[in-house]
Amino acid sequence: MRTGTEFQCEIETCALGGDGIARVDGEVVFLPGTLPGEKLIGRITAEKKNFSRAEIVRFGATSPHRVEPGCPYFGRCPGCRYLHADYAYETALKQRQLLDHMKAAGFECAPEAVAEPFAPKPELGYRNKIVLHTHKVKGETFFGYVMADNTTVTDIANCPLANPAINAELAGLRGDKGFLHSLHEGMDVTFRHTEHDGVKFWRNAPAKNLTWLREETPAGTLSVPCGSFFQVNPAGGAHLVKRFMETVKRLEPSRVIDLYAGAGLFGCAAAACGVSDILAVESDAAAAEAARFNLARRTANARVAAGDAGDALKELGREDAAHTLLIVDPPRNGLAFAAMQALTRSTLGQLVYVSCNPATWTRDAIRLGKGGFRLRRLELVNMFPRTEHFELFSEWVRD
Ligand SMILES: C[S@@+](CC[C@H](N)C(=O)[O-])C[C@H]1O[C@@H](n2cnc3c(N)ncnc32)[C@H](O)[C@@H]1O
Repeated sequence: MRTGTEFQCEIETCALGGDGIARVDGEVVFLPGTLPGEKLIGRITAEKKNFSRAEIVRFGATSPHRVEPGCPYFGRCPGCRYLHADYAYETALKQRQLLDHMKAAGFECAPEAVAEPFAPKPELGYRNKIVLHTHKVKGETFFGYVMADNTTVTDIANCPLANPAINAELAGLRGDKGFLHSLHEGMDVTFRHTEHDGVKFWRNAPAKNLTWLREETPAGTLSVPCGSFFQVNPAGGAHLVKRFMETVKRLEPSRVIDLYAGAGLFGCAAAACGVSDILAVESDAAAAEAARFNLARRTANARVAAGDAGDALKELGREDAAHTLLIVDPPRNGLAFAAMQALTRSTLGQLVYVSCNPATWTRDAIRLGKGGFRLRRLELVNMFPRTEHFELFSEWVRD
């Protein structure tokens, strides 16, 4: 269909990413801001080879799950994709997307392996970290998020996802002439919040003398460098830790290997369950140093390698396999091919794979299946409510 064409449709489903999908004269059309079952008039905004994009002209019938977005930036800001749906429905949509994606990719597992999704609360005000960007246009300073057009920076007075203490700090800074004057073109300002430390913020990179933050977790208090990774949703992160502790208690491993360890969150969870022999591998030197500190306070038998998780996997000898539980929590690109090869060639038989990307997780799941691993349990954790993203906690065994 040509750009500008108006059409009538009913939304069939909601794709990964949050756009509604309709079929018009056999053609797939993506409509942001719509929900399954909604009837509407749309207008084509972009034509692609196999699909089109469209915008809403007007609704005929709306979903009973539709709610007021409650944010003036919704639709323009790429962060939130589900502020127009109730939270329980958003979580159910994400579970459907996951299962559809697994099926389309050809990954099969026993239906009883798929658990009910977990929706941490609160669904707003949960983010302990936000990054705002500075853009100067004709002497005017814009300080906020980069919008969906990837060009405009819109002033953000209040982000509904951010911890309220971050929003309060931001409101104060907006009235501070000295702070506003210090913002240069292209400058990023990061805000982080912990219950222990309150709000800290820094321009571009954290200052070297900024002390480690203290994060409260079900595995106890952890020290985390300001610039290093930590779970952004405390309730969601706590759920992952509790799940991992349950797994450790059930399997009773004598050794836990925590790859992509950050500041040692899962290694510390294993230590809290009584495991003393722990190896953690992390490529960010500052996070690895914190993991060393956090683990040393819990067990005398922990080793932390500041390096590549794939290299660590290659070094695992056969003697490491028995009674060892491996946990991997890679970034969005999932396990590197070499790391996956080393894992499937190893004799390791117990694996927890935590992922923030269903696409790379599914790709890796297929490879794990070919390598003799069976999915024992898969749980979607709606770690990033109102956005397109979610987390997966999966447990694997070799029979
Ligand atoms: C999703 S985070 C998980 C961190 C930790 N498990 C947690 O929950 O706090 C992924 C971590 O992997 C680290 N990382 C990225 N690539 C890596 C690699 N090739 N080898 C080891 N660590 C890596 C990142 O620095 C980051 O700390």
